[in-house]
Amino acid sequence: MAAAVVVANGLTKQEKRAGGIDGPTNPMVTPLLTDLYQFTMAYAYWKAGKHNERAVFDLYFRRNPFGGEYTVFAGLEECIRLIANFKFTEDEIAFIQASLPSSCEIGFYNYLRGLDCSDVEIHAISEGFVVFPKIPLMRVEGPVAVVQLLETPLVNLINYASLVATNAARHRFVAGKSKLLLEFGLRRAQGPDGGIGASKYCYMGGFDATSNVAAGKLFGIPLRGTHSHAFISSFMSPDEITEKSLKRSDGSNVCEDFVGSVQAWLRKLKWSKLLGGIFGETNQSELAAFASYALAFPKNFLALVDTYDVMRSGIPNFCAVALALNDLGYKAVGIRLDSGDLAYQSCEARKFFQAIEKEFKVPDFGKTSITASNDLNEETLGALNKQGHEVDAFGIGTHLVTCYAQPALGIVFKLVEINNQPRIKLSEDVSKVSIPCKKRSYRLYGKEGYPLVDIMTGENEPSPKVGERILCRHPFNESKRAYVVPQRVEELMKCYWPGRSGKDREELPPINLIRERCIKQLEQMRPDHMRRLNPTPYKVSVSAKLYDFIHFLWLNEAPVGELQ
Ligand SMILES: Nc1ncnc2c1ncn2[C@@H]1O[C@H](COP(=O)(O)OP(=O)(O)OP(=O)(O)O)[C@@H](O)[C@H]1O
Ligand SMILES: O=P(O)(O)OC[C@H]1O[C@H](OP(=O)(O)OP(=O)(O)O)[C@H](O)[C@@H]1O
Ligand SMILES: O=C(O)c1cccnc1
Ligand SMILES: [Mg+2]
Repeated sequence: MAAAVVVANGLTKQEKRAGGIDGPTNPMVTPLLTDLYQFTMAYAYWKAGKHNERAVFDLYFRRNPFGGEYTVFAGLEECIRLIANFKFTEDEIAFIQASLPSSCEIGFYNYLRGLDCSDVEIHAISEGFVVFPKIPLMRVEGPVAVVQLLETPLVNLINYASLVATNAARHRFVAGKSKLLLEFGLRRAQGPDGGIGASKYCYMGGFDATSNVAAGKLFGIPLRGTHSHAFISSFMSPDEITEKSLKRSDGSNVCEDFVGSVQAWLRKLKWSKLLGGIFGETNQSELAAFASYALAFPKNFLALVDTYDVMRSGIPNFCAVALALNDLGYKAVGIRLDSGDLAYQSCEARKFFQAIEKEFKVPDFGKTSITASNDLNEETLGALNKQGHEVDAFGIGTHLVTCYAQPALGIVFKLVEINNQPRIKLSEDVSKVSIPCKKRSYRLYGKEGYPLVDIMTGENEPSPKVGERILCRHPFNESKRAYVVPQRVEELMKCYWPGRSGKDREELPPINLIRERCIKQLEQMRPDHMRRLNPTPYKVSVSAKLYDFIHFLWLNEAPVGELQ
């Protein structure tokens, strides 16, 4: 391999071009991660001498996912990482050459060899923002052939990221602010990238932690986890625990037979006035597993209690171990329920913990944490809320990460201008007509502090002003319009990749800041847009001038039919 060419400041040419931005997290994200037709079009543009014509594309979606009325925008940083490091290797060029017809001229491959995104300009809404249909999430401007090559990877990087971040935000909305939400989806995700992406973007959308260790390392997401049924059923009896001693939490002395102490507590529980009668003989292999786990993690003892029987075995066994730990100055974390009626069992478990707090005077034992998992989704979380439950934390996998309720967001990338000429794409289906022109978009806030409407204007129109009445029009429906006097005006798109424009580049914030931004954004929405059942659509509009222009262009481009 050729040595990297070092230029000023000790940076390689590639690093300088990338502006210090690392490459995509997934090494599979290369300039080849695109559809073949992007290369055939790039060749045809080049052959026609059109490849450097300046094009503007908008990236947007047409409908909010999951029957909702909002979407969380995610995936921007990975797009910028791709753009910043976009460069073909010789190997990649050779593969493209082998894949295109042999009649394609060699000059095209020399053109690809020199290609990067230094002449591409990207404006985008900030990652973590709440966004709505039709409003451009990204505006990509540059030589038409290059921007065309970017279509597929950009859409790919935004589609699932925004979908799963929205799914996470929706689960958070139902679960409520106070619950701990853990993403447990790696084993069920659509392959390794699905798993890594799910962990990253569920955290962004408001989850608290993930079980995915690789995602923890890559993005600094908090890691959490319990143990599985295999650990419980791997034990046969307490006799197999040979190392039974446990130091007190303050290190002052050692309990030589922790397992004996657990068994003594279990007898006390069985004969206690409050708890007597709830259970008889508990499962001893489960007790062995719990005691063993506590010996390994005395400060983080959490037990999966549903392997044999939650109320007759798991909970009493857990409590015996937790009380033995308590004697040594440790506080058990809690339990996990992974089957059965989670509402009922969590309430029963809570009663049991509270009875112990009362009977044995163990402060806060009643508050022992209860985690629930097992095929949870928005519906089951909603049902649990309705019934009343005592769950403190939810572990959610399959439905969350696979986006079971809706598998794709339907992001599109449409040409809106070329060589300063606005372009429109017509469709029989009005919702598929594209909104032409290089545009700006703004969020207008009302008196109560809620966003009222998003409005798109032409690039050179004056921006809406606080306190000044502006007409907001539905882009396609003539009769739908409203005057708005905004109390705050927020321009939505910022420059994230300036190309040669000389503009300042917006910083890419760390994931925890994007997560905070996202939570804040979701909280500032009017509640009727957020509710699960029949939410109110958020208004998306265009200025009067843009409305007139869209319809002028529409009429110009639409052929007049002939009736015979
Ligand atoms: N109180 C509840 N109200 C509504 N849904 C619940 C409630 N408790 C649990 N669920 C959901 O009911 C479903 C129960 O699934 P299922 O019957 O397959 O599990 P299970 O038999 O309890 O456990 P296992 O995974 O061991 O088979 C899960 O999706 C779970 O999230
Ligand atoms: O149910 P999910 O939302 O996907 O959450 C993750 C699941 O993965 C684990 O077990 P696994 O499903 O592998 O086995 P189990 O069903 O027998 O518990 C865990 O116990 C959860 O049930
Ligand atoms: O840590 C857990 O409890 C866990 C992790 C992944 C899947 N299910 C559960
Ligand atoms: Mg399961």
